[in-house]
Amino acid sequence: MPDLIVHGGRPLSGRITPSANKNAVLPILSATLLTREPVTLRGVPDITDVRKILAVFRELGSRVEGELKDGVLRIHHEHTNFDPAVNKLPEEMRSSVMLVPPLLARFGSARIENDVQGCTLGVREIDPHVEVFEGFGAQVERGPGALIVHARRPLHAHRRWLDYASVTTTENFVLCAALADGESELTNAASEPHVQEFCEFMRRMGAKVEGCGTSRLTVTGVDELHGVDFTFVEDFHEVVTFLALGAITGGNVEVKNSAPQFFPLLDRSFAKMGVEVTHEGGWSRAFVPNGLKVREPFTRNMLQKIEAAPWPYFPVDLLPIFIALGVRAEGQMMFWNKVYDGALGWTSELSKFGAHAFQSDPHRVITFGGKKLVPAEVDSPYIIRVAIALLMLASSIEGKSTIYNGTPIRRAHPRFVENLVSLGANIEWVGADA
Ligand SMILES: CC(=O)N[C@H]1[C@@H](OP(=O)(O)OP(=O)(O)OC[C@H]2O[C@@H](n3ccc(=O)[nH]c3=O)[C@H](O)[C@@H]2O)O[C@H](CO)[C@@H](O)[C@@H]1O
Ligand SMILES: C=C(OP(=O)(O)O)C(=O)O
Repeated sequence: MPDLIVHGGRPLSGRITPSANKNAVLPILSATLLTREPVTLRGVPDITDVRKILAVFRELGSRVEGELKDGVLRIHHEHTNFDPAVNKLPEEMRSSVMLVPPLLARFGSARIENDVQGCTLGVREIDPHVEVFEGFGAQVERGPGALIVHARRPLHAHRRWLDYASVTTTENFVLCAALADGESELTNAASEPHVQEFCEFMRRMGAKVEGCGTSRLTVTGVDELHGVDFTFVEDFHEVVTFLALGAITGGNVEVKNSAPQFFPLLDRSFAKMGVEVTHEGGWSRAFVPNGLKVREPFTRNMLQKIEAAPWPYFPVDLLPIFIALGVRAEGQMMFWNKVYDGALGWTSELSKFGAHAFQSDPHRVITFGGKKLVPAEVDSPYIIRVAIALLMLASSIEGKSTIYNGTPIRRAHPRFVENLVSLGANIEWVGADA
C-alpha cells in the first residue's frame, strides 16, 4: 500500500475548490440504476469507491461515457443485466449495500457481499438494511460469500421506525420506496447534508419524497423514474478538512463553499480551539488570531468537549480532524464518539509524535494539547479521516514524517496530495501503486 512522506512545518495557504461528497455521490450512483433513461452527473470525483461502482456498472452491461478526470459522466442503464450467481458487488466499501434496492427493482434479486464494512470503525450493522428489505417484501438468505436477496416486483410500500438515524439505511429505504406500490414512511430518518443531496437527486429523477432534511420521510411510489442532469455540491467534509489544514499549519486557506447553512455547529466547534471561521461570497476562511488554545468552560468539573452523533449533531466522520487540532491546541479537550465503538483505537498512534491523548473508554478520548511534537513514522488504520488527521499533524511538525498505508484517503478525496502541494505542502506518495 502506498505511504505518504510529509516534510512538515510549512504554513499552507491559498484557495481550494473542494470535490463532491463521496457519501452523496455513491447513493446517487446507485440510484441511477433505477431508470432506463440516461443520467448525466457533473463533478463526479475520481476516487476509488466511485471507480469500483463504475466497474460493476460496466460489467453489468451499462454504458458509462466520459472521463473521471473531467468529472462529467453520462450513465445509461438500458441494456443492463444482473445475475446474483455470477455478478459480485464491490467489497470493502459501505455503499455496496445501496446497490441492492435498484437491483431488486430491476431484476428481482441482489447480493450483499460479506465485506461491506467500509472504514474499520467497529461493528457496522447489516441487520437494519436487511430489515428494511424484508419490510418491502424481500427474502434474505445466506449464500456463499454473500447474503442473497430476492423480491417480487414491485416492492410493497412499507412503514418503518428505525432504531437509529442510520445514513445508508435511510437512503436504502428511499431507494426501495421510490418505485414501490403505495406510500411508505420512515421515522427516525437520517438528515445529513449528503442524505439531503441524495433526496434532492431522487426528486429530480421524479421520485415523490417529502420531508428531506427532517426525521420523517414520506415516499409515494411512482411507476418509473426518468433521466436527469445533476451537478454535485462541494463536500462539507472537504471544506472542513482544508480549513483545518490551514489552521493547524498556521497558514490561511480559503475554501469554496456554497452551503454555509450547514456550518454553524462546525464553526462553534472550531472556535472551541481558537479557530475563527467566516463565510462570505461563497468562500470560507479560517483564522487563528491568538494561537490554537482550548476555550475553558465556565462549568466546574467539566472538560471542553465535542460530541459526535447523527446530524444535526457534530458529524462523526470529522472527529479525527478535530482530534488533530486538539492535540495541537493548548489545554484539554474531550472528544466523544457517540456512534461507533471501535473508532478511537488509532489515537494511541499519536504518542509517536510526542502527543498526549488518553482514551478513557471506547467512545471518548481526551487530548492534553500544546505539547512539543516531533516528526514520526505512523501507521494509518483503514479509516479515511484518520489518515488525514495523521497527515495534518505531520504537516504541522517541522521535519520528515511518514504515514504508512495512507490509501484510505483515496476513497474520498480526489487529487488530495496535489491540492496540498498547490497550498505549499511538501508531500508525496511513495511505494507500490503510488
Ligand atoms: C457511505 C456512507 O454514507 N457512510 C457513512 C454512513 O455509514 P453508515 O450508513 O454505514 O452508518 P450508520 O449510520 O448506518 O451506522 C453508524 C453506526 O450506528 C450503528 N447503528 C446503525 C443502525 C442501527 O439501527 N443501530 C445502530 O446502532 C451501527 O452499528 C454503526 O456503528 O454514516 C456514518 C455515520 O454518519 C458515516 O460514518 C459513514 O461515513
Ligand atoms: C467512514 C466513511 O466511509 P464508509 O462508510 O464508506 O466507510 C467516511 O466517509 O468517513
